[in-house]
Amino acid sequence: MAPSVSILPSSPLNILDFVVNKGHGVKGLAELGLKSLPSQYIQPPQERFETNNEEANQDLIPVIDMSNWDDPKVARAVCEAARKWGFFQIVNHGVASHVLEDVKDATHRFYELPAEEKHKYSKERSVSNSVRFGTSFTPEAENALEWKDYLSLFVAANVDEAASLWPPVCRNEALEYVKSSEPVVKKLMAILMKGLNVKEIDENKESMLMGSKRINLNYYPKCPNPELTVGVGRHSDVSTLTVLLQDDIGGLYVRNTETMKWIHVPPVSGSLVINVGDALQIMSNGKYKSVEHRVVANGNSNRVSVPIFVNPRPSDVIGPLPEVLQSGEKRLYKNVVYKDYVMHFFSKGHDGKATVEFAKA
Ligand SMILES: COc1cc(/C=C/C(=O)SCCNC(=O)CCNC(=O)[C@H](O)C(C)(C)COP(=O)(O)OP(=O)(O)OC[C@H]2O[C@@H](n3cnc4c(N)ncnc43)[C@H](O)[C@@H]2OP(=O)(O)O)ccc1O
Ligand SMILES: O=C(O)CCC(=O)C(=O)O
Ligand SMILES: [Fe+2]
Repeated sequence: MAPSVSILPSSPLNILDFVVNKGHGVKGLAELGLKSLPSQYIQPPQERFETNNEEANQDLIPVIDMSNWDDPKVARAVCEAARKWGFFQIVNHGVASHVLEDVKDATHRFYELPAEEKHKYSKERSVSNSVRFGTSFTPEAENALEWKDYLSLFVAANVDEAASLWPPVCRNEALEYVKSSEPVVKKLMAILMKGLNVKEIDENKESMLMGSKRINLNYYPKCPNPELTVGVGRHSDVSTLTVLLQDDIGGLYVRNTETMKWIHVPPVSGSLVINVGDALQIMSNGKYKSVEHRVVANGNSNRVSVPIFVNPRPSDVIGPLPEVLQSGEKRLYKNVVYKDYVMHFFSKGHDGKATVEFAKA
């Protein structure tokens, strides 16, 4: 339900209060029918999107057909993409298309709830840290806000138990998507580990590679001045792997680390976008790349995306794997407690690839 125009916030303080503290989110702000972007969302020029910074060749991010997981060519393509681009899309991956459609629909349903319903899941009101509705990235620490709302759901070891606290309007669909993507995550990890000469994923490695997960339901409302702001600023994920479902609107861009230009990741029907996160870059001693990416704001359409962040457990100590270092190569990263790494990530605004400096040897 759109709020009445009489509560249109006028001062900078009221905008923050309306969006963050009152839980309307940026979706509530967009629905006020603003003609121009509030100043809090204006990004510095260097963070805005410029088309002359976009790679002309748009076919660069590989799309890999996973029909035959055991094909050595498939394994090679996955490992090569993880080393070179840090990003690839997969098709024929085995997650049913209705599961993907259902979770996108459920995301829209959650955001259509009245603000007071969504606000129940805000940091201040949520009954659990496992469920958090928020806006932007970390509004307390950011110089400029990002044009995005999110619902973040922590997936503990017992998936069904964790989900009991999730909003009923999207619970089953989010759960189904997490469960259905699990075989994909396990098979991708096995391929990537083989590519590092890791023969067996024992209990300790399994915990470090995929011991916890977080699913985010992202909503990017239509924006009055998309050229002045961002949907998500430049960052790399802190996960080991991220499995991202995007709708058909587009707007995700990945850094080409050779040219430093931005490459669009075009929506491909039924596909999942896979990207390497910092935790896997650290464990692989830099062999697999966690690459900077960002999302543009859109002046014409609302957009949703649903990333599953596959993570170590918060208490795990992560560092380069012994198998990677056994040839005597130089260690690029020290061991860090994953929780400390995540807390560092969330203690500041998005700042490109700077987070990984925290773990530099
Ligand atoms: C929002 O835009 C985003 C989000 C992302 C997200 C990427 C990921 O989620 S990658 C995976 C991160 N790893 C985990 O979430 C592991 C599981 N986490 C935990 O178990 C805990 O959060 C913890 C790391 C162990 C810390 O627990 P605790 O000590 O109880 O503290 P918290 O209150 O949970 O959090 C501390 C601090 O971090 C911020 N924060 C934590 N989780 C989130 C989240 N999911 N979304 C946003 N912010 C989060 C939060 O600001 C907390 O600070 P406060 O000052 O608010 O207390 C990628 C890109 C995006 O644009
Ligand atoms: O919405 C997207 O396409 C990507 C979002 C993202 O990068 C993130 O949530 O970490
Ligand atoms: Fe990301």
